[in-house]
Amino acid sequence: MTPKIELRGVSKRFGRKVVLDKLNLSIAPGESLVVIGGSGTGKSVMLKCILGLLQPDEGQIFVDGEDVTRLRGRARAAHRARFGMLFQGGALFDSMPVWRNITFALTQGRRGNAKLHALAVELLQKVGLDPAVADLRPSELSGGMQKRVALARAIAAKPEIIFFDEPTTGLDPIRADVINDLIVSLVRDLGVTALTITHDMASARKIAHRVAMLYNGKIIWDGPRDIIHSSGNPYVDQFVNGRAEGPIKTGVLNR
Ligand SMILES: Nc1ncnc2c1ncn2[C@@H]1O[C@H](COP(=O)(O)OP(=O)(O)OP(=O)(O)O)[C@@H](O)[C@H]1O
Repeated sequence: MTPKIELRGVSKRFGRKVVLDKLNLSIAPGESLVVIGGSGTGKSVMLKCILGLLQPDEGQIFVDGEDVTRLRGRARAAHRARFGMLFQGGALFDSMPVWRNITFALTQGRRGNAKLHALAVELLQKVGLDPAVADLRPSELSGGMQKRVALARAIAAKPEIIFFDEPTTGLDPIRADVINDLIVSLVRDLGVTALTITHDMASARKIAHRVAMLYNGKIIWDGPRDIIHSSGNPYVDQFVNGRAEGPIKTGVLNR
């Protein structure tokens, strides 16, 4: 089967710092992959390379078998439109109400404001927020609520692939689980392919089919989520159990 997303030998440096080092990764259609790894190991850089926001120095990236590594202009815009993104921090516009933030990318269509407002309310309910939130400004919301609004925006255009960059960070455990359930249902019911970066192992266990660990610019282990706690890999073991002692040194984490 052609992978939905495939990275072959992708490298990315900033100055002399090698962030991704001939990285290989493949995600099947309809699969939910969680990528784990220490802070600063290049997880966000990897997402940005797939989206075409950063250009790899070496290697190739394929989506549905098509080489998307060096797209330009309209082809690149069309490529990006296939992805929904939930970035860390949310990046909502405070100059507009929540409903407009959620439907911002859809406003090129011919739908009127009433329809867009109704769609925003429906999406807010999916992410566990009250319809009244639609008419507030992002600055009037808590950090966790802002995150859920950003998630509603990420799914508004019904993308085939969604990237979640730390979707549960900053949420209490119950609200985090609302987001976990939503990711599970996007994958199971809508056939979305999901790539999630998280440090939240409870979330990884719930949402992932497969977990991959990024370390020193490479995927050093990947396997089904059920064996993450018995991987036999000392790096994975240290990470998932949150131990200070082990082969991963803090200096390396922050390289
Ligand atoms: N545009 C850039 N210019 C220079 N260096 C960058 C740039 N983007 C990322 N980096 C560096 O690349 C490394 C990896 O960053 P990245 O944001 O991908 O880490 P991460 O694994 O997502 O970390 P975290 O878990 O803390 O979010 C970091 O050392 C960062 O400083």
